[in-house]
Amino acid sequence: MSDAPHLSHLDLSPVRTARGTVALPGSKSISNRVLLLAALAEGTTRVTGLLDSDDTRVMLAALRALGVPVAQGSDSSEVSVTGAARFPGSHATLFMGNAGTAIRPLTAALAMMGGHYLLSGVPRMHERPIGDLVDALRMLGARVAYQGKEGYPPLSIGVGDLTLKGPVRVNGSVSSQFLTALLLAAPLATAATGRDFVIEVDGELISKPYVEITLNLMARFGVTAHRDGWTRFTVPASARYTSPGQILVEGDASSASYFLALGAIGGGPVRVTGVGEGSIQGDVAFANTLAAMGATVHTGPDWIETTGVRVAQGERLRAFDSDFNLIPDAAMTAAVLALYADGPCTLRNIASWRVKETDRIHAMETELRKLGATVTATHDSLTVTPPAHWTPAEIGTWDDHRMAMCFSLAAFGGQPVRILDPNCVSKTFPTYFDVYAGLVAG
Ligand SMILES: O=C(O)C1=C[C@@H](OP(=O)(O)O)[C@@H](O)[C@H](O)C1
Ligand SMILES: C=C(OP(=O)(O)O)C(=O)O
Repeated sequence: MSDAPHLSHLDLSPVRTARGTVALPGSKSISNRVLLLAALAEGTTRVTGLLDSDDTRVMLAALRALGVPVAQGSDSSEVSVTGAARFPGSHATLFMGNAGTAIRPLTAALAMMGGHYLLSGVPRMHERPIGDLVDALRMLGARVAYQGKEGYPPLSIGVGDLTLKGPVRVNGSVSSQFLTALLLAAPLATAATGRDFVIEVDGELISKPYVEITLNLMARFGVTAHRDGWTRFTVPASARYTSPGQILVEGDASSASYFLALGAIGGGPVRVTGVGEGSIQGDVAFANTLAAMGATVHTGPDWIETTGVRVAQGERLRAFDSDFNLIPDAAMTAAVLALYADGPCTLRNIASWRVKETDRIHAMETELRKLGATVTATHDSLTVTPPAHWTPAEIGTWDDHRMAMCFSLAAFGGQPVRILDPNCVSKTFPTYFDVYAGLVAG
């Protein structure tokens, strides 16, 4: 989907230092939530700082196909969305690419509205689970059917009858996006039933900070969900979204992780702008991981900066053994940084990696070994022992933007690194390798 010319591979020469400042692209998680909220809110919302990448393009295209007025601003980071409690279109066939933040919330919103919709994606999307969300929507009275394999997209949606009086239950242990989807769509349920919409979470909820993003943004559009810890959420019967008029999307904290890591291994300083002290994204906590590994981190209102060691001169980061459930995306960056640690590093509680863009535990294990690391994996963890001798490697990216981005950090190992299919970064960060090249030096 990217506009960039297709490259079969990108050769990264060994590099020794990293320094500079990066203006981050907008947060994927915030961009797609804000677009949907704006489309469901009375009034026009001017969105600035929007991410322009595959994941937001599929969301924008879907909203347009549903008849939502979306006007492009002066550049691709700005749009104006005119919302209403229902989408104008009652029939649509929607292609969702591989964007979890698009297909899951839209499925919930469309199922609660009722209409005739078909949602599909790339082949990998048809292997990513959605059954827990569909079960919850069916419990509510929505009509959702599988067009292929039970539990997975593609899905068709019909006109249901939202009659449930009690709470909807949803499993939170596979993806937090199912709970997020129900929360974002909740005012449609309250409008249909005239009752409070209560969601109860089964299982141990993963990736909790993403649900915090959801609640925060709902509140910006005028809807407060009451909560009882992480197990019960109530959206009041009166809930209706209203536009805040204008909303600025923060820089992407997951994308920031690669640059902050560069500062930690290439001397630095490397500064990212667009996220800082007041960020609503959980992945800013990756800075704490870097600090624990020995980097120095400074944070301002709108920036984070790292300075660190020089691994190309033989200096080492401190090894870690940590639970990464709260920051599953930035955790991939930590897995590659483990190559430069002073001992084995273990990432725990990352089972969700297996059902993301690829099976990330398997992909990470396979590619880190090519560089000379010793790697062991379990169903929900990964242990990386740094290479005694680095080997030049051709890194497969498994159609996973984060595999491509985090393996750029391997160019500090003293050997050339070839990144296959580098354009897969277009899912969230089409210009990633240009920005990377502007920071590093041999
Ligand atoms: O809600 C979100 O914006 C996201 C939630 C996380 O997924 P899981 O809840 O499936 O871990 C994360 O990995 C994904 O990139 C974005
Ligand atoms: C898991 C990811 O994406 P998605 O929003 O498609 O789940 C990701 O960006 O790392």
